[in-house]
Amino acid sequence: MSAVPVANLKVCRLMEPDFGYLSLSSSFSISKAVRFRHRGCSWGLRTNHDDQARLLMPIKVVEDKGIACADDRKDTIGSTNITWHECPVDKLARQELLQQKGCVIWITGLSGSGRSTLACALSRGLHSRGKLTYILNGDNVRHGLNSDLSFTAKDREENNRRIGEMVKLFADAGIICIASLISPYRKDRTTCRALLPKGAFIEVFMDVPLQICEARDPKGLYKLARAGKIKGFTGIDDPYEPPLDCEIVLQQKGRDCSSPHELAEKVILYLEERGYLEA
Ligand SMILES: Nc1ncnc2c1ncn2[C@@H]1O[C@H](COP(=O)(O)OS(=O)(=O)O)[C@@H](OP(=O)(O)O)[C@H]1O
Ligand SMILES: Nc1ncnc2c1ncn2[C@@H]1O[C@H](COP(=O)(O)OP(=O)(O)O)[C@@H](O)[C@H]1O
Repeated sequence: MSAVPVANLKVCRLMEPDFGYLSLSSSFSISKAVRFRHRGCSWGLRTNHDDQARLLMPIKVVEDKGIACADDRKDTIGSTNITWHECPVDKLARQELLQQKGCVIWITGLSGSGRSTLACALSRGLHSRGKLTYILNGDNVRHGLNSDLSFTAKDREENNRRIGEMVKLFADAGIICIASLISPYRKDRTTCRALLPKGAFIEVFMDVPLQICEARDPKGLYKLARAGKIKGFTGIDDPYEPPLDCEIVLQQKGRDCSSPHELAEKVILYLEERGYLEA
């Protein structure tokens, strides 16, 4: 049985929380597909988390003979004949140098829920403990790399995907990367989570009611959205899907309104308890 060369395959990552499956010509052996590696990742049937067999990574492999494949840029790997390069100075070496473990703190929540403020307080708190952090703020990244993206569901997905790839690199660098973006769709957050090693994606939900966010309205965007001057504003006429099972929930309801410093300390305690603040 002859195997199809990797260069002749298209690999698509499916967005549905579906079981992975392979669509191959009859001459292709599945064992070859499961061993297939690309860009340092195993592509093929594998578990979503390294040591858990509960969910198969949603993937599809098809022979590249014009067979229909998800047609937009996010799903298709365009590069072929490329090789992944390793370096002996690896993640462990970098973590040893920094005396911390690379990870991602992914802060999700409505506009005005305090994501950016928390990100900043966290960065300050960790910095003062000698820990290296870097903030990726959705608003900021949209000024540069993601300036071509709008706020349609598809563009938000692409915005999240690109930031997911970036945080993965930062975590691999050994940095505690703080991502602060609305990231309104569960499936997009799940996709980013799947890029990181188990435990290294720490989802923090800013559980703040819309009324509080709207009353804060520091940029006047809710007012514009209510007036119909911004269309598709999250929480007004666009959806926000709260996490169902995230690592940390920070509630600000009624009297339960902690300061940004107090909220940041909760997250830092979480990192401390799980060994992220040591190599
Ligand atoms: N339609 C619409 N909906 C939501 N937000 C909007 C919109 N238009 C502009 N903005 C501004 O964009 C900031 C959110 O960008 P994100 O990259 O975090 O959003 S997303 O994750 O792609 O949904 C958001 O920043 P924050 O207010 O800090 O949340 C807004 O300033
Ligand atoms: N823990 C908090 N308690 C009270 N006000 C807060 C808190 N965190 C943030 N704020 C205020 O809420 C507003 C929105 O915060 P911001 O961090 O810009 O939200 P987001 O990044 O989610 O849009 C700001 O005016 C900020 O000062």
